Amino acid sequence: MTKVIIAGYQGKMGEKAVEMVQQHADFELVGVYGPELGDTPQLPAATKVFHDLNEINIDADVWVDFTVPASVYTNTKFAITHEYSPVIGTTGLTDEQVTELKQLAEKKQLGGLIAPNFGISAVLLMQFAQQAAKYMPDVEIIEMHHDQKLDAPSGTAMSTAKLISEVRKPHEQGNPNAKETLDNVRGGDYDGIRIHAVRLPGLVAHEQVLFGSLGEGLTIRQDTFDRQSFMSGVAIAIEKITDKHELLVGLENLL
Ligand SMILES: NC(=O)C1=CN([C@@H]2O[C@H](COP(=O)(O)OP(=O)(O)OC[C@H]3O[C@@H](n4cnc5c(N)ncnc54)[C@H](OP(=O)(O)O)[C@@H]3O)[C@@H](O)[C@H]2O)C=CC1
Ligand SMILES: O=C(O)C1=N[C@H](C(=O)O)C[C@H](O)C1
Repeated sequence: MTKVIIAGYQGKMGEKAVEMVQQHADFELVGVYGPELGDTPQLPAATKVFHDLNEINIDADVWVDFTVPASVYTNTKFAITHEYSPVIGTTGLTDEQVTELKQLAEKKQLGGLIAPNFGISAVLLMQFAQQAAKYMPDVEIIEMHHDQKLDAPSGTAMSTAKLISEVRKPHEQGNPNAKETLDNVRGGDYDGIRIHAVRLPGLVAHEQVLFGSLGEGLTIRQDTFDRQSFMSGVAIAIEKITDKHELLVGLENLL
């Protein structure tokens, strides 16, 4: 039985994770962590509820985190220090923070996963986009999310841009003399790749990667219509992560 703590249990993703862990025959929900205020989902009687990070002292194997960008670094460091294998869905970790957390996990020989996206459609989109960028280096990313999202660009869009930039030859894109007559209208710039973030009610999570070439184009798109779609990825991570001895980035490492 894998003992699981869920941080952010009252949130949109946290609630789904609480449900999934309770329904899974091999998982036990031993603890949840989140702010004092907020709706509490139905929890097993044996599940301990924590509102203060420093009070968490229970025996557990895995720490699942769907909180907020402002808390994810502290939470992940806490999990590793206490030898809970982190399964981190929360976005917003900087490259420097990831490097530091990887070193900490290595010292402890602890398995862990940071996954910008637990959905298979997004994992495939990132892989296809990386493949396409080898042959079509002119590319822009449009990510579209619900209007309550705290961070922009999305973790998935940043991860897509990083994967593309790993394989794309040094490349100048667009007209070097172009001028913006409205601030930021061309979007954010990651290594020459433009990223555009759309926030609208009614959306869940969606991404398009657009490639252009002489006389042809390619659009790769994924749509998350329901947050339930992330849960099979979270379950795979909980199942497999305690057999690992390093902090991995990307669900594809466990598939
Ligand atoms: N990797 C993936 O596949 C996915 C990742 N995400 C990411 O997961 C994160 C959560 O998303 P979502 O569930 O939609 O967001 P929500 O805002 O619905 O949930 C976040 C929850 O965390 C709580 N919280 C705030 N601060 C803390 C803290 N210090 N410690 C513990 N809990 C805290 C919030 O409480 P309060 O509201 O009171 O502040 C809220 O209940 C985001 O970063 C999002 O980008 C989302 C979907 C998929
Ligand atoms: O906030 C969200 O909703 C999502 N966040 C992740 C991200 O920033 O990429 C994953 C998915 O896009 C949903």
